[in-house]
Amino acid sequence: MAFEDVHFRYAPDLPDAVSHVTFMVPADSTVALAGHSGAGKTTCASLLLRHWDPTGGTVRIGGHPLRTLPLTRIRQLIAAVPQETYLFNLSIRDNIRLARPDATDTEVEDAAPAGERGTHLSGGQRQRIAIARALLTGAPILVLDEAVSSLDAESEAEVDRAMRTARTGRTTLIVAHPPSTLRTADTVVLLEEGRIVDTGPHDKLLARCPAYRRLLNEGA
Ligand SMILES: Nc1ncnc2c1ncn2[C@@H]1O[C@H](COP(=O)(O)OP(=O)(O)OP(=O)(O)O)[C@@H](O)[C@H]1O
Repeated sequence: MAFEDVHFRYAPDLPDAVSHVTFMVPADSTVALAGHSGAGKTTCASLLLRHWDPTGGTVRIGGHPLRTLPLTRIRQLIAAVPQETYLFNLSIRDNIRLARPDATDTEVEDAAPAGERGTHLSGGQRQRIAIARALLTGAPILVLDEAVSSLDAESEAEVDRAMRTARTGRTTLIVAHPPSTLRTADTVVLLEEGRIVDTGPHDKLLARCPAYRRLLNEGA
């Protein structure tokens, strides 16, 4: 999956929300988008999901420009884990099964990170249901919009575990709110005001990029 000199503005009279954005996510690897609020992370994820088409440049999946793929095909290829998970007044099993109504019980259980019961679910449990839904679709590409709401350490560890399992064998783009997932990504793309400031593994950016260090210090 690749972004090639992508530009996007939400309206003709607004400035570019992202500009000159170029990066690639090799198959089975994880790229995390980092940056302050408003830097353009969510916009990039939305362009990948084809909620909008770029104003300029090209987003590709498997070499194909996104705009040449039918939306139904894009939905088969990409599963999104949103920040907010909408749950229906159904069992956890049926809430997960909404992602693919013909799934067997075994498939639902395989996708489910754990089998808690109860109607009052914590933020972490809701996120794990969202991850299970994404897994059940069988899509090879994941877009994870990391939840901003703070979780206790135990829930965060469980969500991290579920995310890591989900990412195994999949190509993943994370909208990262620092710092937890940035360390686990293969590559971090640091955005500022819609432009890429630097791209590289977390450790390398930490060593060479003052803007990245500032972002992490603020998030700590
Ligand atoms: N629907 C919209 N209409 C107009 N402008 C928008 C819209 N969504 C985002 N923007 C603008 O686009 C720019 C990039 O926003 P974006 O949401 O991609 O940032 P972000 O890095 O995801 O921020 P956050 O961490 O707060 O989610 C910002 O200037 C924002 O105000």
